[in-house]
Parts: sequence; C-alpha cells; structure tokens
Amino acid sequence: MSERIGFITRVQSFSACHRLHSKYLSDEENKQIFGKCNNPNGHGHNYKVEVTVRGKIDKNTGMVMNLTDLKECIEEAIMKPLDHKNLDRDVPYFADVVSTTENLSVFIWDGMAKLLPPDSLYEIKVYETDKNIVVYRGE
Ligand SMILES: Nc1nc2c(c(=O)[nH]1)N=C([C@H](O)[C@H](O)COP(=O)(O)OP(=O)(O)OP(=O)(O)O)CN2
Ligand SMILES: [Zn+2]
Repeated sequence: MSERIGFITRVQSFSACHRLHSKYLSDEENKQIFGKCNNPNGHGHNYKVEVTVRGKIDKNTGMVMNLTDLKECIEEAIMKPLDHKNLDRDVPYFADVVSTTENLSVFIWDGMAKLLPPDSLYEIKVYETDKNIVVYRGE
C-alpha cells in the first residue's frame, strides 16, 4: 500500500510588542496609514502561531515527524527570537521591514524552513489578535 500523506500542526503562543512604522514613509504618512498602531511607544500582542508540516506517515513510527522535534524547532525559530521581545528593536529582520503579521509569518516561515526536512513545511498561521489572522504558505 502506498504511504499516506499527513499534516501535523503544533500551536505555540508568545508575547511581543511592536509599532507599525515604515522608515521609508514620512511621520505623517505613517500616522495616516497605521493610525493608533503607529503610536511611538508601541503596543503588545499575545500572538498564537500554528505551524503545519506535511509528509508521509512513516510505516514504522506512524509519524509524519515527531511532534517533540517540531516543538524544538519552534523553540529555536519562534520562541528564542520573538518571545518577550520588541520586534522592531530586538529582531534585526524588522529593522527594515514593518512588523505586520504578514511579515511576521514570513519571518517565522523562513526560520522554520531552515530547521525542518526540505519541502515539509506546509503552512504558518499567525493570530495577532482573536480577530486578526494571517496564513503564509511560502509563496
Ligand atoms: N494587514 C494588517 N493590518 C494590520 C496589522 C497587520 O499586522 N496586518 N496589524 C495591526 C496592528 O498591529 C494592531 O495592533 C491590530 O490591532 P487591532 O486592529 O486593534 O486589533 P483588533 O482588530 O483585535 O481590535 P478590535 O478593536 O477588537 O477590532 C493593524 N492592522
Ligand atoms: Zn499590533
């Protein structure tokens, strides 16, 4: 029987603060575009991330991959660089990139993809709030 394809997801929350501000726009443009999210002292979120991996269900282990290993990858690519950080000041990637949830999902994708087996990362889903959710699949 051909091996089945499965999708596994691990969920991880982290807290961080940020300010939506582009160095390539004037202060007036930033205020106009980002509104309250451009307030100089920033604001915080309790982010939630869902990392989904796709792969064959191994006939011996019964796993796509060990979720314990996925947890360790998440610790490296998400918790260490992002948890309890100021995204704009503590994460060099966001020095030139606006710390939107879209760009955060790309950052997380790139970090996870480096640690996972090639072509196994399927999706990064980031909840900035209960109402603001972004999905990124590597495009
Ligand atoms: N396309 C995007 N738009 C916005 C983003 C983003 O990442 N991508 N982010 C923000 C701000 O970070 C802001 O903090 C979001 O907060 P807010 O809109 O207030 O959050 P809620 O929608 O949950 O608040 P409600 O007042 O309950 O609607 C803004 N835009
Ligand atoms: Zn925000």
